[in-house]
Amino acid sequence: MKIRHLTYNYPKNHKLIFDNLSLSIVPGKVNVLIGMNGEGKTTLFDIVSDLVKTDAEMNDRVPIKDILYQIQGVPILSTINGKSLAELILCSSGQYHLKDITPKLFEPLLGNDPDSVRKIAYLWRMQYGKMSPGERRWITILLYCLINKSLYLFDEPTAGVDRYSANQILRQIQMLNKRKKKTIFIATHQIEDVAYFSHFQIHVLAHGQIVLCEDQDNWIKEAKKSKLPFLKACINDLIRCRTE
Ligand SMILES: Nc1ncnc2c1ncn2[C@@H]1O[C@H](COP(=O)(O)OP(=O)(O)OP(=O)(O)O)[C@@H](O)[C@H]1O
Repeated sequence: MKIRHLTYNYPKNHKLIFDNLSLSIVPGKVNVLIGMNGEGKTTLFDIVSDLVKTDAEMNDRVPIKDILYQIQGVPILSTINGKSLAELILCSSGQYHLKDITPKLFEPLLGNDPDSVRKIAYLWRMQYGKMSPGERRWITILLYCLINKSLYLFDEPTAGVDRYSANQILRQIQMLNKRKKKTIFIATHQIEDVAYFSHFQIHVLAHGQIVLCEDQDNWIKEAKKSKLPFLKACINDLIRCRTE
């Protein structure tokens, strides 16, 4: 999917979010979007998923019915339990029947890891409103990964999730890409997340444009040439993570 000449500000907000931005989401790859708070990552996802309309040029557009969009902070009735959440997400996709919705669905995702099996059994009964924010995100994203679509938009899927559980989420995303050949577009502030993917394309959003678009082999080298303090901080963090 390619976007060209994207210029956008929200109605009644004069801040120019995108200024003649161009973006190519590489098909069949993990596309990672990074940028500072307020640069427009969520807005870009809203545009890709057609929630926000613009007059930008869009080619090879993925139909909305083929997109799974994990939105941050979806309002869910706080009294429904994990089982009902699974029924809501999976049955409303049209790809599952009520009788299919059991904790066994998670076995291919989590294997026999006893901590994860226990956690699923616990969350199955627990009310959504009483789950911790990290637990909510973990179970919700694992459920999304069970749905078959062609393009997956993940908006900070590991935010607030402990490292072990975050890696389980990233493993599912990697499997969607590697085994099922799905296209992934993921925004993250946890730069160490990229280490989980074997092949990826980094898109850096700054000042209304994609200022760097490189693959896993070249992005660090190119980012080091950048004068953007944000990008320098990302690289330093990544190097620190690797040496620790
Ligand atoms: N509905 C809205 N109306 C007006 N301005 C908005 C609206 N939604 C977002 N904005 C503004 O647009 C800018 C981009 O917001 P967006 O949420 O896309 O950023 P982001 O890069 O996803 O940020 P973060 O990293 O904090 O999640 C922000 O400055 C925000 O204040």
